[in-house]
Amino acid sequence: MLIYIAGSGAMGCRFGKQLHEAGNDVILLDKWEDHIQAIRENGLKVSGDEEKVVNIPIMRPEEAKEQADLVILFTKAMQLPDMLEAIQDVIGPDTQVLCLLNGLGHQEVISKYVPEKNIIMGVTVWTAQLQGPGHVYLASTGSINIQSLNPDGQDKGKEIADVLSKANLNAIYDEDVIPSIWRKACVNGTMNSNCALLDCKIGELFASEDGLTIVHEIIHEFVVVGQAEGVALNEEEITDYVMQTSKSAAHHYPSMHQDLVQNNRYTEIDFINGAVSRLGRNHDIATPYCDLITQLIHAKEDVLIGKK
Ligand SMILES: NC(=O)C1=CN([C@@H]2O[C@H](COP(=O)(O)OP(=O)(O)OC[C@H]3O[C@@H](n4cnc5c(N)ncnc54)[C@H](OP(=O)(O)O)[C@@H]3O)[C@@H](O)[C@H]2O)C=CC1
Ligand SMILES: CC(C)(CO)C(=O)C(=O)O
Repeated sequence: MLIYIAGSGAMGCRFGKQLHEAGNDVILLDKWEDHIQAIRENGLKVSGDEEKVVNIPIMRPEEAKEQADLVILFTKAMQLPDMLEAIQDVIGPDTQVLCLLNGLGHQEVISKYVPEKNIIMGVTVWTAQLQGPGHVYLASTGSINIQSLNPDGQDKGKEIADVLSKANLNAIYDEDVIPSIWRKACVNGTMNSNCALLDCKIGELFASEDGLTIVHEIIHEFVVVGQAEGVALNEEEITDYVMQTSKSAAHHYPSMHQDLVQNNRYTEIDFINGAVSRLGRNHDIATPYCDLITQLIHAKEDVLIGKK
């Protein structure tokens, strides 16, 4: 199967490596010149659970020309439209396009470039971290839930789940993936933004009484807005999931902390808390916590990165 990984940062490298090792023709796509050069010259360096070098092709998105069987989207959310624009040549009438980005609202963006029957939405709890250009750190295990957006795509969606599982990525075909996407967005909406603002680890946020109050208010806003969008969300179940995740990830700085505080990079806030604020406005639902947190993250982007 010819698979392009559209956005080959940390997660793209993980998925690309595992699918390549399972015997697929995998091509990584990315715009970061130093990363492309490092992988071309030295291969993809992997550390963590295993130490190895994997020789895997990589190119700039606009250099990809052959129509793919599968494209896996793994950009940061704000890079998604540019990536989809750049890879139009590889998206043929039967190319399946799988989105595993964190956050909300990506299906509307993808629908502008891909027929709905070929769009597969998903969510993953695999993790990965770039150590530098051409070097990815991969540890522990994970899983993926995916579902075709349109019932006509269901057989293809199940085939793709099978391809991912053969690469040990533990994919299941989920008959209702949208609540799982919201649940993960809620984990990110409580932990990522607050830890980036407070410059703390997840365990430190949850050990603070006021921190915990903010977490519960955010969960409530996600649930009420999600329900207004027609997504079946249960506040108690989501709260349990967030609390459990906060325990298993207590010693971690979330990825938004790594992006903004550690590396001074723009964040996905508009697709997490910012998305809930936007959708809340459409339904006349007040979302004061998500509104303020989104503004504070943008202000911190201004302070640390400079005026956009
Ligand atoms: N990392 C994780 O553990 C998880 C991430 N996700 C989600 O997956 C998606 C992709 O995330 P992830 O793989 O972590 O993203 P990364 O930050 O590792 O990479 C995303 C893109 O950013 C650019 N980039 C990254 N680092 C640099 C750098 N130092 N200098 C210049 N450019 C750089 C590259 O794109 P370009 O050069 O084109 O700008 C790259 O394709 C996101 O939606 C994320 O929320 C989901 C689950 C877990
Ligand atoms: C660690 C975790 C689960 C918490 O937000 C995460 O998803 C991230 O860092 O992006």
